[in-house]
Amino acid sequence: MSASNRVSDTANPSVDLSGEEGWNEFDAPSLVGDSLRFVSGEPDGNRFRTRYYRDAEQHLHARIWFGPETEGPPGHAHGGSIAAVMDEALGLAAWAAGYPIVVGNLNVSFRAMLPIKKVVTLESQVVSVEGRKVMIHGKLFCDEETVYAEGQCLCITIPGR
Ligand SMILES: CCCCCCCC(=O)SCCNC(=O)CCNC(=O)[C@H](O)C(C)(C)COP(=O)(O)OP(=O)(O)OC[C@H]1O[C@@H](n2cnc3c(N)ncnc32)[C@H](O)[C@@H]1OP(=O)(O)O
Repeated sequence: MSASNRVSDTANPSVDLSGEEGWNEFDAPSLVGDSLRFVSGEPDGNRFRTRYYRDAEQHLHARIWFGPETEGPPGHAHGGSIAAVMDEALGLAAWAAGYPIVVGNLNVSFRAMLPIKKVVTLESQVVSVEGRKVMIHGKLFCDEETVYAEGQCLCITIPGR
């Protein structure tokens, strides 16, 4: 990477993470504590910037900016960065639905290359609950035609929580 690229990468752009009408901002740290630092820990940084919301049906959504430090293929997000977002957001969706969990299994399908320095939307849904197993599905997209990734996340409730 050239020095001039590095300068532009570390500039601190303002990013619009505002939600849609009818979404209410969701205060993740007040539910799960301040440990969500890997993805959400640097709200003004150059890796991820995230803001969580819930809709009227209490489904968890997020606006997520994939910054220059998430780069994998040139100009596009690293698959691991997308998986990290899925892990945090889909796990958080289970917590937000009232299930104290850890993620036991996560499948991510990468459907289209995700350009960096772009705000995308994540939506999630609790699709089933069987005993301790809570299945959450989610997708990352920017519009109906452009889905970047889909995730299926098996969460396991933590006994005694
Ligand atoms: C903080 C809020 C946001 C959270 C976002 C971040 C989410 C995370 O990244 S969590 C960190 C990553 N995950 C981990 O580190 C988890 C590591 N794994 C573990 O701790 C354990 O394996 C754990 C807790 C998942 C399951 O262990 P244990 O409590 O002994 O349960 P166990 O009896 O084996 O399984 C319970 C049930 O889940 C099923 N199960 C457990 N793991 C899996 C798996 N990987 N795949 C499929 N099924 C599984 C079992 O088959 C069993 O099913 P059934 O009840 O039908 O027999």
